[in-house]
Amino acid sequence: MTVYTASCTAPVNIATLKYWGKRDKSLNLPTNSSISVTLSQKDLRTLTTASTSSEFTEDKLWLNGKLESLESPRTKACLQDLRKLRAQVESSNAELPKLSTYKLHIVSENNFPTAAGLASSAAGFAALVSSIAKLYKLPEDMSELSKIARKGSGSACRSLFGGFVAWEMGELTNGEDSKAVEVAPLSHWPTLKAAILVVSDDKKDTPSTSGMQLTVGTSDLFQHRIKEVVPARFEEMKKSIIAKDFEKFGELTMKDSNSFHAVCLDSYPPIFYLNDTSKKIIKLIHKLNELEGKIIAAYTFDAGPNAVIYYDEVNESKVLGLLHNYFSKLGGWESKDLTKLTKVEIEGTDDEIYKGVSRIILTSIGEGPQETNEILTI
Ligand SMILES: Nc1ncnc2c1ncn2[C@@H]1O[C@H](COP(=O)(O)OP(=O)(O)OP(=O)(O)O)[C@@H](O)[C@H]1O
Ligand SMILES: C[C@@](O)(CCOP(=O)(O)OP(=O)(O)O)CC(=O)O
Repeated sequence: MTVYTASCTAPVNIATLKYWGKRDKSLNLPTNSSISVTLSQKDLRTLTTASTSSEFTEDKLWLNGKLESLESPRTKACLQDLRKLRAQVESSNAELPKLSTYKLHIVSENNFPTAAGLASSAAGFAALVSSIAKLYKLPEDMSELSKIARKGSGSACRSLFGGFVAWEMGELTNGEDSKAVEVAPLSHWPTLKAAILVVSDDKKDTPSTSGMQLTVGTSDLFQHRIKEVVPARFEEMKKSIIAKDFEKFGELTMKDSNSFHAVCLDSYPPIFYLNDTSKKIIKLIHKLNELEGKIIAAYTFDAGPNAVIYYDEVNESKVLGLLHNYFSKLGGWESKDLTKLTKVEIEGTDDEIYKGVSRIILTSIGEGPQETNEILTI
């Protein structure tokens, strides 16, 4: 039997201007535009192999070795759109095999915890769409493919690009203008780094989708956020990225994380994603910036207590010097030359803060999806 196969890896992205709120739940159309940084696939990535054959009898997905249901309307929507694009390619060349009519087998592995607020759905759907697009030999228009990934999970659309990415919310009801675009490639600011403090890798408390629906339906503050705060911040943040102005970029990033968690708290009943350890980390970063007299590190938190701290390589000795001082007992420091760090002490910090964190992932800005010869089999 002939089996056609393609594999791709895709990255995680962590928003610096948060997507929170949907105007259309089934198409994942957001109430505001957002911006993110794509992280390096050396540390966090999804690898997906897509295969198809006229003899496969069912669409199937194996995630981390386990057969998963493909019944979710989100995954179905992605497969349907990809098949439609393949059918267009086939209609212009009668010699091509009719892959659009065959069933698919998809095997995928995340090298980090699934559904723990580490954006597994983003890397997961970006890898699913990229690998099937390769298999189907679709035109490489990443913004076009981002609209398909968006239907899988909103934030996934941003994982189709490397570097700095914007998701333009769009206006149309069919979502055709709600897509990801590149703000700047990795090469524009390759010295941007990220330290992830994994506060918890449990499955999260309130899933993003239901959390968003609750916020949209009950928070008054949310209206102010989407009408006034985010539109202005979207333009300012893009400018700060183009100018490689870390101080501005960092300030906007921290403010937007706080604004997102504020609308969560303003939901009724309230949603709490930050825990005491998250709050201690927030204070630590503000105190570091105060000590330095300028912003050299910026925190951001998604729908969970894990902290992502962005900084520029020029300040690595101080930022990691601070983190190593308080979190040296955790795994994750192996890649760093510790003699290059400057010990930074913040008065009044709980010496046992490390007990609330399970590990640290030291990573950096990275590339978008990549085709690979690595093949996953079941
Ligand atoms: N490699 C993958 N391939 C296909 N689907 C995946 C993959 N990885 C994760 N998913 C889907 O994403 C779901 C997890 O998404 P969820 O939004 O709950 O968590 P998260 O992405 O880690 O958190 P967040 O997006 O809020 O940061 C999984 O249950 C699965 O359906
Ligand atoms: C807080 C966030 O991480 C929310 C991400 O939400 P998802 O993209 O996971 O939600 P769905 O569209 O329902 O799948 C902010 C962000 O990534 O912009």
